[in-house]
Amino acid sequence: MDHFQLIDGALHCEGVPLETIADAVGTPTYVYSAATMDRHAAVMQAAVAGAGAGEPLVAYAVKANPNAHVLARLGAAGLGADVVSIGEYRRARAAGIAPDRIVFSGVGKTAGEMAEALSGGLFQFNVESMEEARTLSAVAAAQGRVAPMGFRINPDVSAGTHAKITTGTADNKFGVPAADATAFYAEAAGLPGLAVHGITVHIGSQLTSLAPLEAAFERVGELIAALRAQGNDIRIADLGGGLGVPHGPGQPEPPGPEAYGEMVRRVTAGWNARLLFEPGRLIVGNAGVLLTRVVRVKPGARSPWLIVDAGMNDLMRPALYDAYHRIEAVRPSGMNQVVNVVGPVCETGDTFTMNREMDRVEEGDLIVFRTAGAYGATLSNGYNSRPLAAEVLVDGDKWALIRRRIDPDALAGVDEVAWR
Ligand SMILES: Cc1ncc(COP(=O)(O)O)c(C=O)c1O
Ligand SMILES: N[C@@H](CCCC[NH3+])C(=O)O
Repeated sequence: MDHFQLIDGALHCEGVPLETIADAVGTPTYVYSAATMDRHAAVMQAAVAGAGAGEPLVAYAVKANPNAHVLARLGAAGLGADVVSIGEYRRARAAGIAPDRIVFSGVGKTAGEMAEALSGGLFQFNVESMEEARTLSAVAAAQGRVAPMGFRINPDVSAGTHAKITTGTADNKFGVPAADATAFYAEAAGLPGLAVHGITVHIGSQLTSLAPLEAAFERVGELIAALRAQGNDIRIADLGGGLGVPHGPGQPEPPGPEAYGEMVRRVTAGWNARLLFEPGRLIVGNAGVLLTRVVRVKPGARSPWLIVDAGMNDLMRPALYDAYHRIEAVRPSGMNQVVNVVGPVCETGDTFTMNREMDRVEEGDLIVFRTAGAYGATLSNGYNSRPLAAEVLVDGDKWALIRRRIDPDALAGVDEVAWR
């Protein structure tokens, strides 16, 4: 079910014409469909329901889209939160997500971040090195608390995705090598202030095949057996996120959440562990578009340049990962054209696509980049002293501004410089 549809010749998000939003708040603006988010949250929870021991916890990866109102919506839809900084932890709490539904991941948690999350409460820390476990032990002991934790295992499995979003090979910074796991668990079990009951894995993002995930989960299953055999009481397996989303015709079609859930059930059948999941993109990717206006059309050597008012600072994915985003006119003319779509930023990399056949549009027309709800606004920045794009949430035939356009002056520096 696509909640971005043409109605009477104009692209709508649910019941709201995108033209209405552009007229009211300007462009570029991220527009999210609440119905799509609700649906994806429900589909993911249903896909893994009943798997493992006890109810699975689907902890939404906040980094994908940390807007406060998006988080509140997803929390209300039953999701917990996977956070990677104290900023994300605070936002998840402020959005009403209960502490026992929050996992804290990330390769560089500071002692200060650990201390605040531990005293505020959380489900567990996903610890990425023995050094981090020692610091967590010291933080917990100083508070007289016990920190629940699991190690993130690096299974050395290639995820078959873009190198810059691959996280589970020996050459990546993430997790502890599987070969070190038994020694690290044995040491951690002996440290004060740690309750070591978890194990976790996350091998990358936008995966379009289940095979690498299955290989990683098999590795986790083997380790659970080995760790229990040496006396570690493993009760929780966090299988991370990473399932890819469809980007449209001609792009790799990832398996759906149902197929993922079936694979998980099969692989984890004998584990007797509570399962956690950390989907990000799956929940919000196709719930959002970036709405932008054509500033100018300029002749080019092979194809004309369609210069739009969104730049790489607003949507970095094409520049960072050569990512493909479907581009559609908000009011399609019925004719096509081959164009290069670029932003106004002074970087050659500020190129969304080259020589793409798409709806024919002209100066002043609105277009959207699809599948921009994940890793869109959250990765944006103020390069070229550009504002941060506004964000709008649509719910049925109503819409609301959920983040104001942020003025470049807000990022400019202090008003009065005080030399010391
Ligand atoms: C530890 C961890 N969990 C979950 C995610 C979410 O990934 P995705 O948005 O691909 O589901 C990420 C990002 O890749 C991550 O690093
Ligand atoms: N930012 C990446 C995904 C990173 C996943 C982070 N763990 C993307 O847009 O594809």
